[in-house]
Amino acid sequence: MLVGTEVYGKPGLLPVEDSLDELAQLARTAGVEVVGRAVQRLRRIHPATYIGPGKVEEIRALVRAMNANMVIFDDELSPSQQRNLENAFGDEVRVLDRTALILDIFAQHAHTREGALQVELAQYEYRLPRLTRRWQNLAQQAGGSFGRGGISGVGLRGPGEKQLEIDRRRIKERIAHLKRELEEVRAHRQRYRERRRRAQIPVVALVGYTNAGKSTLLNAVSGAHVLVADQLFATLDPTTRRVKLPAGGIALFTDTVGFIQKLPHPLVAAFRATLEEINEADLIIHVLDITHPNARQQAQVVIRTLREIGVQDIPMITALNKIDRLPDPEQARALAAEHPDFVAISAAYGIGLEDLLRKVEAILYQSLTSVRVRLPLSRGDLIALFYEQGMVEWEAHTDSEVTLSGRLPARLLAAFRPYLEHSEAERASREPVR
Ligand SMILES: Nc1nc2c(ncn2[C@@H]2O[C@H](COP(=O)(O)OP(=O)(O)OP(=O)(O)O)[C@@H](O)[C@H]2O)c(=O)[nH]1
Ligand SMILES: [Mg+2]
Repeated sequence: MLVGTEVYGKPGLLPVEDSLDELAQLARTAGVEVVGRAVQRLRRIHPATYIGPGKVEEIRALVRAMNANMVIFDDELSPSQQRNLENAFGDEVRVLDRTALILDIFAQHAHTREGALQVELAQYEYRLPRLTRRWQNLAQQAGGSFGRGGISGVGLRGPGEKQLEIDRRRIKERIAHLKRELEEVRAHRQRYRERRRRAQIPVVALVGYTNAGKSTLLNAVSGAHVLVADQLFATLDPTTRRVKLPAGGIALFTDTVGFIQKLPHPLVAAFRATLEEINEADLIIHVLDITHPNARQQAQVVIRTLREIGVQDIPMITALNKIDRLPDPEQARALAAEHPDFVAISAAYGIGLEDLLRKVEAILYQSLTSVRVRLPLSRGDLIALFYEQGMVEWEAHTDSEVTLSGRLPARLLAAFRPYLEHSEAERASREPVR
């Protein structure tokens, strides 16, 4: 049973019905069968139960009638709202929100150690304030997926207050432990990235709304075999593949976790490190499902999320995907022609990919970006590189460092990024050399 709301005067990004469609798709991905939905248009949010008391009654009746054992809210519920609603709906009914649902999907789809650690951390942080006597013991909770298990009828009375305290303490310990482990994993990955940066192969990040076709595109251009599925958040762990560009250049393409509207905060926090890697890309390909009825809003969410994780001054190409589905593909081509950074493609049918890769190559290899970097003298390698492959327009020395101002090919940007003078970061002006 799904519940969506709309507060008068405060419209969400999507109409409530469209947001519920998305929630239904999330539920399906998590393995939950949706038997009904309810919508309430509210003048204000009720502090105790989020929705109004009349609606609580109505949903309680519906849940009974349809024999549902779960009510999923599209909006984030506070721990006490969740508790009050569970009390109102009765013992056999679990109340969840969008956040819990996405957390569950993430838990099912995380395969790398870092991914799994990040999800577990987010899950515990979400649960800590929500521990109540109704909730089962930790072992059962840690199993995560309600999609598979569901609640059991016995033992619902659960542990007493004392047990609750023990559980809380254990969760806190576990959270501290997970944070330490994550730091280790990240330090390791950081070293790996350093190596990659020294190899000077440019990095292209595929970003976009979940289900836009990022993994399909990665597979199409690299021959990789990343899981493609008509599911939300099929990909959680970043995959990187080497791609040959038409004129002989190479680039590393990285597939990343998709974005979604109302992305739960604990998840943004947990995945911040992964997301922030987008910052180190030399180029971003924004994959957009141009056939989705909410394509415009989805693009907005992506742009906004990129801004939130601090992405700026990275060149971006927008790939209008799935044009094979349009009744008139010319429509997409016309749209793409309007803007130099748009390309119309079909990742699934290999349409427009050559065009896309040519654009990628042009930006990475044939255009220069204005930068100003402060390099310690110990980085003689980078100083030499700037002189050899870039154009130095201005320089200044001190005893310990050199400041260089000039233009660099985009594929070298990542190597210099740690030394960029951000305060003066000139807007990435991409002028062709030839
Ligand atoms: N018709 C059509 N379907 C496509 C195209 N590209 C991707 N799809 C389908 O769209 C769905 C999602 O594709 P994915 O590549 O898994 O999307 P994603 O962006 O990686 O999604 P997440 O990893 O879940 O965020 C799959 O069912 C694909 O088969 C396309 O060009 N045309
Ligand atoms: Mg994917």
